Amino acid sequence: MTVMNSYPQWQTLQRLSQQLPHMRSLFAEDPKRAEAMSVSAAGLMLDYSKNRVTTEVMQSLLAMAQSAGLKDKIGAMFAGERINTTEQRAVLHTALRASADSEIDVDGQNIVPEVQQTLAKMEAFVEAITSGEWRGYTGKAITDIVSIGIGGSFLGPKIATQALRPYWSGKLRCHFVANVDATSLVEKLKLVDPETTLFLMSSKSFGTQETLTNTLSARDWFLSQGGSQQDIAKHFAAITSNVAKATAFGMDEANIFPMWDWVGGRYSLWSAIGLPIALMVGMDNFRALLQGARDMDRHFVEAPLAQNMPVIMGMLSVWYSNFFNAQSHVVLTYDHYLRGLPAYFQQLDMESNGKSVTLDGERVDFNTGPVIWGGEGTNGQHAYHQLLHQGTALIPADFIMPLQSHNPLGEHHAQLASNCFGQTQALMQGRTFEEALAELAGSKLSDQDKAIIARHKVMDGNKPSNTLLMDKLTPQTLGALIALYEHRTFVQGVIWQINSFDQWGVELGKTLGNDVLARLGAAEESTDLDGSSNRLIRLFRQGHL
Ligand SMILES: O=P(O)(O)OC[C@H]1O[C@](O)(CO)[C@@H](O)[C@@H]1O
Repeated sequence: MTVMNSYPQWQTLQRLSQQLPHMRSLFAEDPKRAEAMSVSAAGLMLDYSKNRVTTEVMQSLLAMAQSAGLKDKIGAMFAGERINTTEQRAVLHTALRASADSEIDVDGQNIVPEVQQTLAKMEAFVEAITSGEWRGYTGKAITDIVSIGIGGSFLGPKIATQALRPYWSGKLRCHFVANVDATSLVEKLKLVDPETTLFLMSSKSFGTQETLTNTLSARDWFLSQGGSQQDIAKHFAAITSNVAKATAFGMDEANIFPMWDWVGGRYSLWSAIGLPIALMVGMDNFRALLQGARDMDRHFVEAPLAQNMPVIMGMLSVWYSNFFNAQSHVVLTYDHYLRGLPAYFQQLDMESNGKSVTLDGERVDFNTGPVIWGGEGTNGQHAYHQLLHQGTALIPADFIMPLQSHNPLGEHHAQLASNCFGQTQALMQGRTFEEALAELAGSKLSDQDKAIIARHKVMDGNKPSNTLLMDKLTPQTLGALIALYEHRTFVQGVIWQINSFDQWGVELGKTLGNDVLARLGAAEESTDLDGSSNRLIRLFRQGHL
């Protein structure tokens, strides 16, 4: 028996999924549907009424969450149990934003004081850099940060910094480098002055190829521009759990910020990995970001399942993945500052739930994590929304929008909102054949042609969407929003009984990549790999086609 059909609610949900009326009817039957199917938490409001659910469906989905022991599993994560079983690690990104007086033990030791000390160290560092007290090797204040990292050590800080643009102190510029493609680094180095630049190397392991190569090249550049070996300490700092490697590199131990094995990379922006954010928006705003996440944590732990925003969103995703075979989920942000969020949620969810075996090592025979993608509204409306409306794939959507703009200008925000709400409405109600035909009433087409065109204009509707609103995008609401998606990811992992916190899938690619690297520069040509790989390596060595 598979995990999914061992739940007592499986049969009921199967049956309900096949008997659901169109959402148009559900709305017509119940004028208060939107009120009943909305929840608020941590400054966010979720309207999930435009989903293919009835009260009975929601009750069964929540009962399934109960059967999976979700409440206990939430408790286990927050308490620091080693729920990342394949790496024997606790999963405690929530400890990074816990209140200073909490006690969370790992191996018998309360980790909260260390978290707080790191925040204090970050605060002193941010103050020294932004006040100009910290001086470069020629005595000038720092003007530019080049943050080097990849994956979880890159995307969170980048996206959050971008999202919090209205809160930048204006004292620094921040540039992010991730890709090992030299172009990424070289183009950034063209923008900065070695005398006034601080390189922040973010790598939990201090061993990730891209980050190491970029940092070594940045150091070579620094040394070639007039800096000396002794000056490195003034221009390079690191966030890592591997202090020995960072000091061997030339960094001053005082400028090394700790990371812990109980923080997964894609969950790490709340740690010192978030230093670029703190440098750009100041420590008060960084703490407000933590506060927003903490508010969502409290809601996740305390709210009953039926009122629990991450639980509802997680269970809706399970509903579409496992009962409607949805393979994809789209995140649409109607706020230019949040344009990077879909990519961040993509990393968060796909690296977490892109798994094919259960915790017991059994192969799954049901869908796990869907493909997460998306972009900013309204741009997508003139591109991929066509497929959302009339394509053959069922793609549940999340629409995210602040009610107030940071840049109120004429009618812009009202137009943005009208597009956001109008899209959810169109997805839900669609357009019937009769409606399409009626629209063509005044045209000169023959009745036969009208019928053909009308068929092209039919939109089935009944396409699910969530709408997430907040008053305004602030550090606090951003923190709550990111924590919401972290917990939504966790909820799905619990139902599917997979480990959402390892990422073995990326390892083989890394190993083979290293093997290929050796072959690209080897004296002898490779002949022992598959034909395609041998040929690609030969072409690279040749340098032309
Ligand atoms: O912080 P590190 O150790 O450089 O790792 C970077 C990223 O590489 C991964 O291990 C795998 O790609 C991510 O999980 C992680 O965020």
